[in-house]
Amino acid sequence: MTVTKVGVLGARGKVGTAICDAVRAADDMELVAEIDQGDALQSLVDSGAEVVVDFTHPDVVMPNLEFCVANGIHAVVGTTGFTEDRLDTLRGWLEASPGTGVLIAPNFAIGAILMMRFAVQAAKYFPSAEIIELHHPNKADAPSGTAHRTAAMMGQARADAGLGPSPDATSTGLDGARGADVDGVRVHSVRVTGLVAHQEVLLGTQGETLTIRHDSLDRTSFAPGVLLGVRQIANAPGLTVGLDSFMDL
Ligand SMILES: NC(=O)C1=CN([C@@H]2O[C@H](COP(=O)(O)OP(=O)(O)OC[C@H]3O[C@@H](n4cnc5c(N)ncnc54)[C@H](OP(=O)(O)O)[C@@H]3O)[C@@H](O)[C@H]2O)C=CC1
Ligand SMILES: O=C(O)C1=N[C@H](C(=O)O)C[C@H](O)C1
Repeated sequence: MTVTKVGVLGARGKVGTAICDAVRAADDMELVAEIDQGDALQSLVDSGAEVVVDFTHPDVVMPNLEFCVANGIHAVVGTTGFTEDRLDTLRGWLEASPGTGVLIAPNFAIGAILMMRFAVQAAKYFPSAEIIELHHPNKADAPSGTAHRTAAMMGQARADAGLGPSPDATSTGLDGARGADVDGVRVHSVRVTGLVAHQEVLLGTQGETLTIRHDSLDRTSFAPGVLLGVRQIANAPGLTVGLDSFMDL
């Protein structure tokens, strides 16, 4: 059996801790580097890491990836905050390092990926569509990466189907009361102590609604998807966005 050498960035964080445990428990992986704030990235090279998993912070993920790609280390990235500009920058780095693969996935939980897929399938049948994402209060970014991607994909499906804006007669209101507009889909971000990661997609048409909800109740929910990404990324040079590319959906 081939054993892949894995390094984890953000190893002492909430998700990084769960990922380190999962890598240690996997027969086909060896955890060779656990790096957190203040540790040198060079130990990824020194330890011979072949794949790096990044669960750090939107402010630091780009320099981390620049280092990995420059050193030919594949990366599986859960950290959020990826704009189109950032993805273009990453594509540029990868062009200079052919053979290196980077997976950016806004959500590694299998149920969340299915929730996104079902929402996109349903989008064209419902004139009204809004998203509520609910997270712990230590989260840096709003809306969540998952909600942003869900809304963008639903917005595209709605446009392809010729749907106009969701019906909404609001003419007065407080700033923010109707959430953020992501490609025509309203996204509402809730931050409450005790929550982990949750999302509801609400769809409505004449006389009926459809609600699609996913709940991550524990951060171990992200581990199987991350391990799938680690197993696949060496065979996927260049940039891959979304774990669904590696799933038989
Ligand atoms: N794609 C997915 O499925 C998921 C994505 N996420 C995303 O992952 C990211 C991390 O989430 P979470 O684990 O909750 O956050 P945490 O704050 O719990 O963990 C982040 C860890 O990274 C450390 N860190 C900060 N800067 C660096 C650096 N330059 N190098 C190495 N480590 C660093 C932090 O240290 P310190 O605290 O000292 O700053 C902390 O230990 C977020 O962007 C979140 O949105 C989360 C869950 C699932
Ligand atoms: O910060 C989190 O916790 C999470 N971040 C990701 C996101 O922004 O979508 C994934 C999941 O929602 C947990």
